[in-house]
Amino acid sequence: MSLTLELMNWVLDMVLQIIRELLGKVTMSSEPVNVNEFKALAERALPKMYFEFYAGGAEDEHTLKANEEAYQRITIRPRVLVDVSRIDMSTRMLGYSISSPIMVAPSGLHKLANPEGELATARAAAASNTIMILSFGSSYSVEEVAASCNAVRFFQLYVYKQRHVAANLVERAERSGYKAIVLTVDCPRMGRREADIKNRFSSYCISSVLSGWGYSILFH
Ligand SMILES: Cc1cc2nc3c(=O)[nH]c(=O)nc-3n(C[C@H](O)[C@H](O)[C@H](O)COP(=O)(O)O)c2cc1C
Repeated sequence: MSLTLELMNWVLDMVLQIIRELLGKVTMSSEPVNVNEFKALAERALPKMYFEFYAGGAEDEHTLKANEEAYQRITIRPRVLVDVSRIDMSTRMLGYSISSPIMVAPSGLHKLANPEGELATARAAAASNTIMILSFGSSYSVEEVAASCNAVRFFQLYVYKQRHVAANLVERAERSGYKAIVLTVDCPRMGRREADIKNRFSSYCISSVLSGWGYSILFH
């Protein structure tokens, strides 16, 4: 039983470290202890439009709810009376060693939550000895994130009709030392995200709110 608890605590610590980097200096009345408490803090700290971009899903959010419910169905089988003096969850991903089978999934626009955006996320990934998958919709360019830390980085790509856009990004990622391309194939068009529609959230709106940084991978 203690092995299971040790592992769960270790995983929780890692996830919390990444979220802390993302949220930056949010004033906390008490230290949050789980992901849901970070989410509640984010809701207080962020403009409604930004929070709903991060927390919301498409249409009636059936898939979003199903994702969360899927995690409830996963249990960890305890192995009792085994040696827990050395716990090793490390594994390999495409030949790269990582501390556990947990990586940073691609997600866009981290700078809405914190000025350091993906630079901070990449540093957190490096500190956790895991892989950062930089989103096509990153608020920092592939080069800026590459320069910010030495985490192993993959680059996520949507393949646009204008193939030269994709080709150019792949070349830039390769030049900047990204080790793999993570191809998103389930997004033939953007989801119909009702909260974003109501909030009039769009890249035009975002770049006018945060003028100077741009949706840099797309427009640099
Ligand atoms: C705010 C947000 C932004 C995302 N942006 C991207 C993206 O730019 N590219 C991508 O391939 N997936 C993106 N995703 C999808 C995630 O990588 C992931 O596949 C999805 O959230 C499902 O995993 P989960 O159930 O652990 O959240 C995004 C998800 C969220 C919540």
